[in-house]
Amino acid sequence: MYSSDEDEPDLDLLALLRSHLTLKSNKSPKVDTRALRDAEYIADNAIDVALQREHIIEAADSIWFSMQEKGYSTETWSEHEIHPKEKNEETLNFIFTLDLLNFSFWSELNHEKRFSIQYRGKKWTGYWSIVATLQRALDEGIPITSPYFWVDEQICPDELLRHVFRSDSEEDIPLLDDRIACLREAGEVLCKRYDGRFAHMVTEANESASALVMLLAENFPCFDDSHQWVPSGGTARTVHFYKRAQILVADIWACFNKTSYGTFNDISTITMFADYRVPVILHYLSCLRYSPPLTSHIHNLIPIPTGHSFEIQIRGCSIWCVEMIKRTIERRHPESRGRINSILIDFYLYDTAKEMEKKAIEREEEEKWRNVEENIPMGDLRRVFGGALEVGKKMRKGGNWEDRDGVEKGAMIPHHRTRSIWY
Ligand SMILES: Nc1nc2c(c(CN[C@H]3C=C[C@H](O)[C@@H]3O)cn2[C@@H]2O[C@H](COP(=O)(O)O)[C@@H](O)[C@H]2O)c(=O)[nH]1
Repeated sequence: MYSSDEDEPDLDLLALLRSHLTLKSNKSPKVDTRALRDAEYIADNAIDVALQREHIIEAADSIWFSMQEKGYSTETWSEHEIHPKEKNEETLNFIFTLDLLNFSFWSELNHEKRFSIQYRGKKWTGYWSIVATLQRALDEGIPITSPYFWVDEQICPDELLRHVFRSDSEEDIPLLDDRIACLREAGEVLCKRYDGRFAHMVTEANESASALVMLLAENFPCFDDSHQWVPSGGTARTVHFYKRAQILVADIWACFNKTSYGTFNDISTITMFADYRVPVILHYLSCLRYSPPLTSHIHNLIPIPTGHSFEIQIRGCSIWCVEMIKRTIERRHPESRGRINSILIDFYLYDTAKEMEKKAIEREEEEKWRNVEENIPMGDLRRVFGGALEVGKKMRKGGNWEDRDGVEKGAMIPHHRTRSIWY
C-alpha cells in the first residue's frame, strides 16, 4: 500500500483496492439452493445406489465428444418440433405452465394405449404430450397459460380443464386432479403477489438462477420438492431436489438462449433434474449401480412410494453423478470450461434417451422397451455413447454388481415407478 517513499501511501493502489472491496461488498449474497450439497450427502451415505468412477470417466468423454459432434447447445431447445419458437413474455408463461405440469407421464400400458395426444399429425407421449396439450389448447383459443384464467372457476371450471387435457388414446393423463390443483395454486400466488405475471418473479430474481429456484420453492408449495431422508444408521435430514423449479429455470435459459428472461449469472449452480428417465441412462452407462434389493424391486416393477429411501437415493445419486460427469469433462477437456454444465448434460441425456426410445418403437420393439427397456439396438447406443458402452459391456461380462443385478448384456433396467407431482 506504500510506494517507494515509505511515508507516502500509493493513492492509485489504495483507490484500486477500495473499489475492489466496495464492489465485492455490494454484490448481492449468493443464494444456495442446497440441492448439490444434499446430493453429495446422499451419495456419501447411500447403501442402495453407488457411483462408479471409472465409468463416469468413460461416459464423460463420450458425452462431451458426442455433444460436440452434434453441435448440442442451448439452441437445441427451440429446435424441438413443438417447443415454442417465439421469444416473448407469452413464451415465458408457456414455459412456466409447462413446468408446473411437467411430472409423472409414465404408464403401465403400451405405446398404443397409454395417454397420448394427436397434434400436428403426430402422436405425442410422455413429456411431449404436455407440450402438445398446451399447444393444442392455445390453438383452440383457450388461454391455458394465463394465471388469471386458472383462478377463475367461472370461465375455467374443472370441466374445461378436463377438456384441455383430453386424451386421444385409451388412458387419461395421470394425476389430472393434481395437475388442476397445481394450476389453481400457482394462479392464486401469481395473481396475489405478482400481478398475475410470472415475469415479475423472474425480474425479482435479478438474473440469479438459484434465487429464482428459491423464489419458486418458497412461493409455491407445489415447487417445493424437499423430502426427509434417514440414511442407514443416521439421523433424519431434509434434502432438496427442486426438479421442476430447476428445469423451469433451465428451460427459460435455453429457450431464450441466455438472453432476455434467460440471462442468469449463476446458471452453473443448477443441478441435473432428478426424474425417472435420466437415471435409467446413467445406470445403463454403469455410472450408477444399484444394490440387489433395489434392482429386484425395480425389475419387478414394484411401485416405490414417494419419499421412500430407494427413491431418495436414486434421485440424489443421479444429481451427484451428473455433477461428477461435468467436473470430469471440465478436467479432461479444458476447452469445455464455461461451455458445459449439468443442464446441458442432462438435456443431452434426456434427448438421447428419447431418441433411443423412438427408434425402439419404430422397430416395433416397444413392448420390450416398456417392460424392461431391454434390447435397444446396440448400434444406436454405440453411436451415441461410444466408449462408455464398451466399458459397460465388459462390466456386464466381468461379473460384479451388474451380475448381481441380473441385468443381461445390452439390457436396460426399467425406470423406477414412483407416482408424484415432483417429477
Ligand atoms: N432430467 C430430465 N427430465 C426431463 C426432461 C424433460 C424434457 N425436457 C426437454 C427440454 C429440453 C430438453 O432438451 C428436453 O427436450 C422431461 N423430463 C422428465 O422426464 C419424465 C418424462 O419422461 P418421458 O415419459 O420419457 O417423456 C418426466 O419426469 C419429465 O418431467 C429433461 O430434459 N431432463
